[in-house]
Amino acid sequence: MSLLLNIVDFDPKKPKKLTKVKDKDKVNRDHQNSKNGDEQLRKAEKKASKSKEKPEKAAQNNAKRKLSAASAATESPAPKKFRPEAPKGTAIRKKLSKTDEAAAGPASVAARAGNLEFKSVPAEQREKRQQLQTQQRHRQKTLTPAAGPEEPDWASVADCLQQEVKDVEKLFQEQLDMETRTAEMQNVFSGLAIKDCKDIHPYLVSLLTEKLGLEYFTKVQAETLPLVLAGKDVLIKTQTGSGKSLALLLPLVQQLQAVQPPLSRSSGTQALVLCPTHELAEQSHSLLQQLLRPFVRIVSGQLVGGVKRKSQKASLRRGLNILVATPRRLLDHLERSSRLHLGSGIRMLIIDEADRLAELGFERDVRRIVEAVCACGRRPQTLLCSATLTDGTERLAGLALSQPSCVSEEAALPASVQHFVLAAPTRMRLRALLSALRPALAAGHKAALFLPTQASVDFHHGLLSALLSDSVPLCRLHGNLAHADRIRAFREFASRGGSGLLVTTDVSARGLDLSRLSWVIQGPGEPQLYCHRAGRTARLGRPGRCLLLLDSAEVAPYLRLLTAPDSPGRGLRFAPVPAGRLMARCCPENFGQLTQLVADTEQLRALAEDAFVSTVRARATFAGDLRAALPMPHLGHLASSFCLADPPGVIAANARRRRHPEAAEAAAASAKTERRTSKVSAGRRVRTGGAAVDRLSEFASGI
Ligand SMILES: Nc1ncnc2c1ncn2[C@@H]1O[C@H](COP(=O)(O)OP(=O)(O)OP(=O)(O)O)[C@@H](O)[C@H]1O
Repeated sequence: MSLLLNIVDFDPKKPKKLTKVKDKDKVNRDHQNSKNGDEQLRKAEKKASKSKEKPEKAAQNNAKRKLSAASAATESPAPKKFRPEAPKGTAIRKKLSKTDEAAAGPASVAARAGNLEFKSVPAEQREKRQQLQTQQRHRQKTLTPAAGPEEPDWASVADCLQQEVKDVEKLFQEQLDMETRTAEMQNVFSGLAIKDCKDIHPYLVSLLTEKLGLEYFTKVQAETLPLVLAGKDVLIKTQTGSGKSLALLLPLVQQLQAVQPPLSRSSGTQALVLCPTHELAEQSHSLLQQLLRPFVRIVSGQLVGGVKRKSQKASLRRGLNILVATPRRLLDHLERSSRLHLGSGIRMLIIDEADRLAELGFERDVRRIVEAVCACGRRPQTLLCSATLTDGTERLAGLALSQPSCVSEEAALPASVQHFVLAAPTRMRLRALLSALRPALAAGHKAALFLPTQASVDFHHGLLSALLSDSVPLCRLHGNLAHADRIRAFREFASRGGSGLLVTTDVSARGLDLSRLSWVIQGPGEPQLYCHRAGRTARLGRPGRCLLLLDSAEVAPYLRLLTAPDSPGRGLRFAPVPAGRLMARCCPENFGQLTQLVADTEQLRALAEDAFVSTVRARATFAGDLRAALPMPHLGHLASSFCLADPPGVIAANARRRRHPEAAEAAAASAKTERRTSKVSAGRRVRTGGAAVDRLSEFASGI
């Protein structure tokens, strides 16, 4: 309604106003969407509590309904179904025989129908429509939507979908030849040999070539280095795994080691590196420490959450020349610690994974940090890097960069990632997952499984630990773990050479370099996220594989969205993995056994219930096109995908009881009172009539 009013008031000279209103409406809609998950759960819960309360009553009601239906059938004829009256023209069209139509031609049919203000569809059009319908039916059967005139890119995806993966075993057992994909590697590397680089200190050259074993700069490194050394602000937007971290940190170290008089602890903080997560800060800091090895007087340190402030204050007191920090903890120190002054001499500011910083809501924090850094009137040289260019990235770039040079690449993902789609009904999702994981891990691959929520990670980690053999190391990583556990899991998995599985949320989706990861398994999500997760494999032109788990009904709409011309996944090609064959061969457990396992293990059941509830909530936050492509699945089927046999309402109530035991008790008590009062009111309704009932319900609602 508000939108309607605003459109009526719309002044063409003020187009912005309308957009704003629309945006506001969209925000409201999205807000509403996010509520929907809870609402659906609540409804399911209510339904479950009703059926749980009165199973006998429900049975009685059913019997009554059956009885009354039977008696109605004998007593009176069933009421006729409502059929809208056909317009007069339809009857006339029916009367026209096909031969008449053919003889008279479409024009005469239209003319005759025109008298009745009713237009007939020309025969050619009808034929076309029929053809389209048969095509559509065929497409649905073969999972290969053909190219429509409005979706030209879809054709390439369809081609690829037709080439079914014939040999399932080969798909997983084939060892990825990591070192010999030189063609793809040449796409990533520049022709600039590190040993020939005259722009960096000889110590750095020998460190990179001898200690780290690098030979050539990647393209992004070769392009960024001269720009930074010339003192320019730089915006880097290149595909995942192209060596951005070194492109940012190498020129930083080169600049700082050249400062005269040489820097030492007492010189104070000279550079800031902002990262969105603990793991990224850890990764950047460890690369920085390697680069600083020849320059022992330059000292770096980390300021991230989850670590005691006291120890961080102590190192600040001793003096840190380079700070690698997450925005909130840095601000915390700026506000509370007298030891940290950014205004006095920050020479360089690096903003890593800017899109993720914006997404996590750090935009305001970064703004405050930039203001604090510029407080002395001197802008630091700033480098900003992001794998994708979102609105948030652009805002941050506008805020922090001044006349930046751009180093950018079109594609978000390297061409060396192969994309597969495994379509299975939602309730079989877990079996499909197991049957994909088993052969991959058995063949010695390293895989990462991305899940939408922390609770889902906990559940899958628990279940897979029980089901997969002990020889496969499993790691779990999400934002709700203690800092030390997060870093331990990250280090352990990142440095693993052989087979292993990381079960994680999107906390690991950006920037993390999980060495030699050959499989990424994920469910549907924002197209951008798909690319970030897939980008954890196929680093530096090496081959990698990404498996997308979808419900059969989601395949066509989701792939259409993912590969749309304006999506970061445009042009991606997907090959389907035959789910039935894979499950038959690689998942000996049937659904009943899995459900039994979860039902018998109390801890696992609790994790499954929490995972189900959190997943419903996560799905409810999908907005816009994503929501249209991926409507909420059947809640019962979704519960089955967590091996839960209870109705969704019962699961939701159990999860709520565990989370808020006191609130659940209070709710149960109030429900009891409500039931009692409604019983009373029902009794009184008969005896006392409407007014008394109203008073009673008023009184009841007051309770
Ligand atoms: N010149 C080089 N030669 C060989 N290996 C390199 C070179 N530069 C970086 N690497 C290695 O390439 C891998 C990927 O680098 P990095 O993590 O910096 O990529 P990225 O572009 O930051 O990825 P993302 O987009 O995911 O953040 C790392 O293992 C890194 O050690």
